[in-house]
Amino acid sequence: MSRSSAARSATNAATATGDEISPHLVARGVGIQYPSPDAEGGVFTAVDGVDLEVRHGEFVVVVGPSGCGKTTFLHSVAGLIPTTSGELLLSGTPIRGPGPERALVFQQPSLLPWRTVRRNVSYGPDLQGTLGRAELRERVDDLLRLVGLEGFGNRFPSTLSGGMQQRVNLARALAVEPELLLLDEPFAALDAQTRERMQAELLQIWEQLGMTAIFVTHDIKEAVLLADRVLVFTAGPGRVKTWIDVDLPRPRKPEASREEAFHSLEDRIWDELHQTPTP
Ligand SMILES: Nc1ncnc2c1ncn2[C@@H]1O[C@H](COP(=O)(O)OP(=O)(O)OP(=O)(O)O)[C@@H](O)[C@H]1O
Repeated sequence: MSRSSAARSATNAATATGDEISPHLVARGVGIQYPSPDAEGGVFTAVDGVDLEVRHGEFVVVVGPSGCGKTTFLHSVAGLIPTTSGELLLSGTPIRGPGPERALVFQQPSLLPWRTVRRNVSYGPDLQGTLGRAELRERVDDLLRLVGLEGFGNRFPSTLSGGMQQRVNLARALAVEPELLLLDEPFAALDAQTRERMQAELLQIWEQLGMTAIFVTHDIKEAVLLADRVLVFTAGPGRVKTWIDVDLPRPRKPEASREEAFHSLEDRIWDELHQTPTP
């Protein structure tokens, strides 16, 4: 059994016996403001009053209108932007900044051009300095195999395609063995075929490693393919509009998108995104 199915089974068993399983991530009344670009001394509210819980090993996809605060919220969970009000708790501990148990994958591969693929992947563990040479080499080899880049370790990023660079980006995020993987439209810049392949690979990796994942996208089909639950944000300032359970069987293959149940979930999300709020 994969780590993620094991985590989900454990959660179900504990729920069945009435045990409390604490959520992995909790947001309570989270508000996030920026200094206003238009008025000196003013503030702009990007996210407002977000309450949510994400379970261990869960795959949550966040969708919402452009500019509603999805990236802002994700970056706060990563510890890159402070919350202005409320609190964010990771396994019960307030998030005060970045930490090795979280990794963020950006839309554009943010690789260091002067480092080889291998040295880009080892960047996080290098900084942490907790692994010996042999152990680090083994971890990087495992990750390159996992993302299908065995044999490319000595290449420089500029010699790789966009899809390959994004795979290195993913491997680099996984190198710190995060418990929570945060992904901000990681496949948006890829062509449709590469994107589909990367979605399938991400699902396999998530099944295999069992971490919690929060993934931001504009693509409804991608949301249904990946998610256990889809979180729909309102137009800005971002608030939780609704949650949609994606109860399609796993492991999911791209062919799942041809099924009727898949289409009806896409329709539900589309409706939520296009509903005009009642005054
Ligand atoms: N550094 C900043 N300073 C001021 N305002 C900002 C800053 N970063 C983002 N914003 C504003 O905060 C709001 C939310 O932005 P954010 O990028 O989080 O939205 P998003 O939902 O991820 O958007 P998209 O889907 O278009 O990527 C936007 O109105 C944006 O203009």
